[in-house]
Amino acid sequence: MAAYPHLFLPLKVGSHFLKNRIVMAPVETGLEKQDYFDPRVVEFYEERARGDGPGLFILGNGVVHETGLRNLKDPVLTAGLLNNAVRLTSVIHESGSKVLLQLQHHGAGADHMFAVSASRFRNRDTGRTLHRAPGLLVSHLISQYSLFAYHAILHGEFDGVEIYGGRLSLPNVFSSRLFNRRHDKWGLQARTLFAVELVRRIRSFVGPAPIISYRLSLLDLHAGGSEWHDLLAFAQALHYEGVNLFSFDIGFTPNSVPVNSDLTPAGVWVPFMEKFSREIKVPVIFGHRMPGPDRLDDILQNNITSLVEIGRPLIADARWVEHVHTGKPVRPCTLCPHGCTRPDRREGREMLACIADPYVLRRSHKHPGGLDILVVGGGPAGMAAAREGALRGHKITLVDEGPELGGLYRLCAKIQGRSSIAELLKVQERELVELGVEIIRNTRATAQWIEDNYSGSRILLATGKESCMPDIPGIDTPNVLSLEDLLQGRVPVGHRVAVIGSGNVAVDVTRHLCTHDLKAHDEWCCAWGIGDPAEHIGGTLGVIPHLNPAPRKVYLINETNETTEELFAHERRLYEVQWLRMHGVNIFDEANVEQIDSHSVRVSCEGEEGSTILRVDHIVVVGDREANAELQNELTELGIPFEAAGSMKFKAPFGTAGEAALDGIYVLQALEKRSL
Ligand SMILES: Cc1cc2nc3c(=O)[nH]c(=O)nc-3n(C[C@H](O)[C@H](O)[C@H](O)COP(=O)(O)O)c2cc1C
Ligand code: SF4
Repeated sequence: MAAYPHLFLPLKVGSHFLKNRIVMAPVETGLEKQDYFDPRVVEFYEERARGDGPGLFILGNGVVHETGLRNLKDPVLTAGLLNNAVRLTSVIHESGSKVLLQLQHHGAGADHMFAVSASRFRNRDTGRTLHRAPGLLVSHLISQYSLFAYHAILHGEFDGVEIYGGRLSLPNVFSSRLFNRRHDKWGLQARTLFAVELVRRIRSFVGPAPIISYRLSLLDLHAGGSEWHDLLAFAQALHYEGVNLFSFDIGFTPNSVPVNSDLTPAGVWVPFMEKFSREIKVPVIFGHRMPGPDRLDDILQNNITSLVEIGRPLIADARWVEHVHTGKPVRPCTLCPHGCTRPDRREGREMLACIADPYVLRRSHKHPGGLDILVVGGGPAGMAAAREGALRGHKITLVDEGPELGGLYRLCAKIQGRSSIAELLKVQERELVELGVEIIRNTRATAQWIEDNYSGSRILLATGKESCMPDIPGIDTPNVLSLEDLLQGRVPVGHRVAVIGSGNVAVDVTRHLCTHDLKAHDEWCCAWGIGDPAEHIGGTLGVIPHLNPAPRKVYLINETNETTEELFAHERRLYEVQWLRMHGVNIFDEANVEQIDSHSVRVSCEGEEGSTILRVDHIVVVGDREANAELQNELTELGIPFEAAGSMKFKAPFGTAGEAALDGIYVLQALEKRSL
């Protein structure tokens, strides 16, 4: 019997047959800014659609009006733009899949001077005060939605549209009692009128056949958010007006609860969604941090949902559906906080980039190949350069001093919640072998070794960075550990630990040191104050009951002049800091470490008198790193030309693995050009 039979059953939605139960979630690529249907976007979807692809695609972020742009540099849909959509919709249709265009108005999430909301209010995340949308504009916006739905279906050949109604979007704020304080017809007496009218108008424009999906805010995750009965009545009204598919978003803002992060157990939202689908007899799409294919198949078999939506896993592995269907290993998404979900890239300033597939959206140009290239260092940059070189037909040798590839990135797999990194490296290493890359392990390349064995080869160095200790009195004390010491488990770490460092890596390490099993669903929901799905759906935040104590007492000493909260507010990952506090971590911000002794650290903080002595068993320093430049210097001395790639070139102590990998690819291409 085929693997996962329920995932691959067809389904009828409205008048359309979907070939399987898998939906590719809307993911804006960042290229929309230049051309919504850029050839690279077409290629991105073609790669995912061909053969065994998802039965349904939803294309993200089709903004219907200037007031609804997230920022003013992004494009607004136009009729002309939608005529060009046929390039994209036809490649999806050729593979037998269907495609919807998501119609968006970012509403109170928009960050520019023309942004509007249901009522005037200040968005604390963006600091922006939103104008109240005048009645005439509200009617105009409804016309714009309907017009673009019509164009998308008639000229762009989409099979339907999805109205985005999540996370502070205009339909979301209009339907919310927190944000809609209007006294006109769109106001308090009929908060849902905006969305209902929108659906009614679109259905009347496009006729009965196309799919109209509505992305509901299932849980607002905010005190005063929609209650369960509000949501049901709203969904029923939308269905009555012509919605024939529902999908979900969760939370007003990504700041307070880790909706999709690795802190969120896979499948945690399913019980909330199940409660919804038991009441509403319309096909529903469940997404967000979904579990693996085994559980997905069970969820479908038990009629908990009609369709499952996959986002990041389909970015990480374009052939995710085929690999699941044929039982081949999937290239996993590692849920990295610094990849595709980075706020700067989500705001359209950068193209989609992914550590699992660093070259996503940047497809290789054809190249005759033929070079002999030695890549030194098997971290993300070296592996990506080797893969790219082999794909372009070069003979690649990759040498690494360790028994396994991955460098510091492999060590990160030991951090709580990051174990999928090891899985990813395994898949990537197998890909290198399949591409014919010769891998030499346990060999520290010296300039002499290179001259003796690879004198005719082009050399690409990706030797990364290593820890270096800051200049603090007592730093030589034996109980001071580097990141490598900690993650390689060189020393059993005691019960009281101070972490010196700031930013993501320091927070990750701190979290790792107070690892706590958050897998149990109830405990998780309780921890974040979300409430019991059986009771109600509107969550109340801020009530955070005491959790089991963390296995050790951890102090985080942040030596920068920004507080940890400020650093993470920019990242929109305040929940990470909240998580640390929930686990009893004491954070010292704007701190200065004055002295380290064998069992204590003396810390003083900006603006505070005196210093604090922390009794600790170990001190972990994650602050400074410097390029591993020994080989670089030797090669320079011998006059052997080379190109350096990856984190060894980065100014910041830590780059992201994705940035390093991308740099590896760019340097490989530069080296190739110079060799022509
Ligand atoms: C790069 C990126 C872009 C996204 N763009 C959109 C979008 O335009 N519209 C939308 O409704 N959701 C968007 N999302 C959210 C996804 O549709 C999906 O809900 C989320 O990634 C969680 O699903 P996953 O755990 O399967 O990735 C985006 C997510 C990512 C990672
Ligand atoms: S960038 Fe990271 S989170 Fe995004 S798809 Fe790739 S591996 Fe997953």
